Amino acid sequence: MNVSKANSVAVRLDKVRFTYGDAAMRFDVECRAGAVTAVMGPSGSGKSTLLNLVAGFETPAAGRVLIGGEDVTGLPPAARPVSMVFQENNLFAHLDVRKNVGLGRSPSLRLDEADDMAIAEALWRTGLSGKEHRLPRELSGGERQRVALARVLVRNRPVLLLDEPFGSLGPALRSDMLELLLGLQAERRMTTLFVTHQPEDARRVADEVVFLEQGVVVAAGATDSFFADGAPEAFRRYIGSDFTKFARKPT
Ligand SMILES: Nc1ncnc2c1ncn2[C@@H]1O[C@H](COP(=O)(O)OP(=O)(O)OP(=O)(O)O)[C@@H](O)[C@H]1O
Repeated sequence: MNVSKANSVAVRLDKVRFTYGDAAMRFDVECRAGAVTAVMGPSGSGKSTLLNLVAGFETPAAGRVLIGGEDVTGLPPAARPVSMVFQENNLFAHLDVRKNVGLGRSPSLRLDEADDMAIAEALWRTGLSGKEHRLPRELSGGERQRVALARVLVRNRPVLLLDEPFGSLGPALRSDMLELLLGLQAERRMTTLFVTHQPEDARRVADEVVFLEQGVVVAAGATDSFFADGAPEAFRRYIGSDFTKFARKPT
């Protein structure tokens, strides 16, 4: 499944149940096709688990995961139309930038001319031209995340899962990465689930917010409604006294 604006797909967790020891989770939520959904909530509320269920790294005890209306619950991660970027360790340490990106085209790294063109374009798009032959250890943290995003671009899957991808970057770099993400998103319209602890990041890039508490979606809706009067109470509590700082100013 390739991505174009025309074929964005919704992601649905349909009465999904999942348990880790004492942590029982129950997800029943839909993320809109082509939108960025910020997945937020306190530590341990189940944000990474929700993404792992969509990616196929975890399997529900009950319920279904649907992507574009197709039931993918029984499919392994590689067969799902999904790319995922983690906070770190997205790259293979012994492969250079070109090969790390090339894995998005061919897991065996048999790369033809068309693959090389796609890789060069993705590296240009992510500001990495000229760094093709560097190893991950020869890059900054921000550059490593750019390589991971370049791989997302060449994979060209309709769903993008971002698990705090910029969480270890400083504020200026994080801001640059969000800008890059917005640019890529304007082009590709991937259905993006973006785990973040930063309300300002959610405000900036997300169309919608899904808010979790103790393994359950307790609020979901348009981002604007989360930063306005009448915002969901659980979300206000989570943000605490800083809420007014983030809240929408009257126009
Ligand atoms: N591999 C695991 N084995 C057992 N329990 C786990 C495992 N991974 C997560 N858990 C538990 O499942 C619950 C949800 O964890 P999860 O990592 O999804 O939360 P999170 O919202 O992403 O947290 P954080 O913001 O701290 O990353 C927590 O209670 C956690 O302790």
